[in-house]
Amino acid sequence: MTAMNFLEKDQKLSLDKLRNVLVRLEDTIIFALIERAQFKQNEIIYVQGAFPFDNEPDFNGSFLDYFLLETERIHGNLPAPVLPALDFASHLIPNKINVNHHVKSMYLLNILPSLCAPGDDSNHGSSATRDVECLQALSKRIHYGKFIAEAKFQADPEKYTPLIKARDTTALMALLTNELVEERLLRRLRRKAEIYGQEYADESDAEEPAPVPSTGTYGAATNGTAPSRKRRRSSTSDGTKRRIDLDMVVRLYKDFVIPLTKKVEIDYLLLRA
Ligand SMILES: C=C(O[C@@H]1C=C(C(=O)O)C=C[C@H]1O)C(=O)O
Repeated sequence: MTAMNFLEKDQKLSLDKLRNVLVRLEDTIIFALIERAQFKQNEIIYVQGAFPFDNEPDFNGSFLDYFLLETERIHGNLPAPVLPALDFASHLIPNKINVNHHVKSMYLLNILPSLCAPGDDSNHGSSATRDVECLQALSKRIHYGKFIAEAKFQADPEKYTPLIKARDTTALMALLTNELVEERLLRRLRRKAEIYGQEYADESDAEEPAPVPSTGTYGAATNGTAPSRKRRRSSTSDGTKRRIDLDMVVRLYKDFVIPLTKKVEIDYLLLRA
C-alpha cells in the first residue's frame, strides 16, 4: 500500500479511497476477533506482574503488556516505517494524536469478555499474540480518522476553518458525521461477521447428531452425554455453528470503533490549524 493511492489527480486526499481502506479493515478486524475467540479468556495474561520476565526484572506489566512492548520495540527498530502511508502524511498529521490507551481499555473491558468464554486453557502465548493482532487492527482503523478528517477538511475548508478556530467540537462533530455511511457500515459488518464466522461443515459432520441446545451465550452444554464440542454462539439458520457473536461485533463498532474514530477526527482537526 503506497500513500499515493489516496491521492486524486489534484493531489487532494480521496475520501472514497480512504473509506475503501476502512471497509477492508473490517475484514481484518473480524478475522482477528475470530482468531482470538477460539481460546478462552485466559484472564491471567492481563494481570499486572503475574508473570516474571527474567530478562526484564523491572518490568511489572501484564503478560500482554510484555508482548505489546516487544512488538513496539521491533517496529521501532525497523529501518523503514511499518505504515508508509502514515509516515507519508506526517507533515500534515501531527503524531501527537494517539488514542491507543482508549483502544486497549475498550478491548480489555468491553470486547474480550463477550468474545471469549471465561476460563483458562493454558494458551497464554497464542491468546496474547491474537490480542496484539486485534489491537493493531483496531488501532490502525481508528487512527485512519486522521486521514479521513484531512480529506474532509480539504474538500470543504470554508466550512471547517471557522469551526476549528472557534474550537466548536459539537459543530465539528455534526459536520464530519455521516449517518448514512455509519448505517451502511453496521449492516455490512453484521453480514460479514455472519459469513466469515460460519463454521465450515464437512460432509461427514452433517451426519452427526444435531447439537445439544445451549444454556447461555457460550452454550456450555449441560447434558453430560453430549460430545464435548466448542461453545456455540447461537447457530445459523441451517444449524451450523457460529465462531463469533454478531451482536457483539456490531456493538463493538457502534459503541467504540466509530466513536473513537470520530474522536481522532476531531482531535486531528483541532491540532491542524
Ligand atoms: C470515518 C468517517 O467519519 C465518520 C465515522 C465513521 C466510521 O467511523 O465508520 C463513518 C462515518 C462518519 O460518521 C467517514 O465519513 O467515513
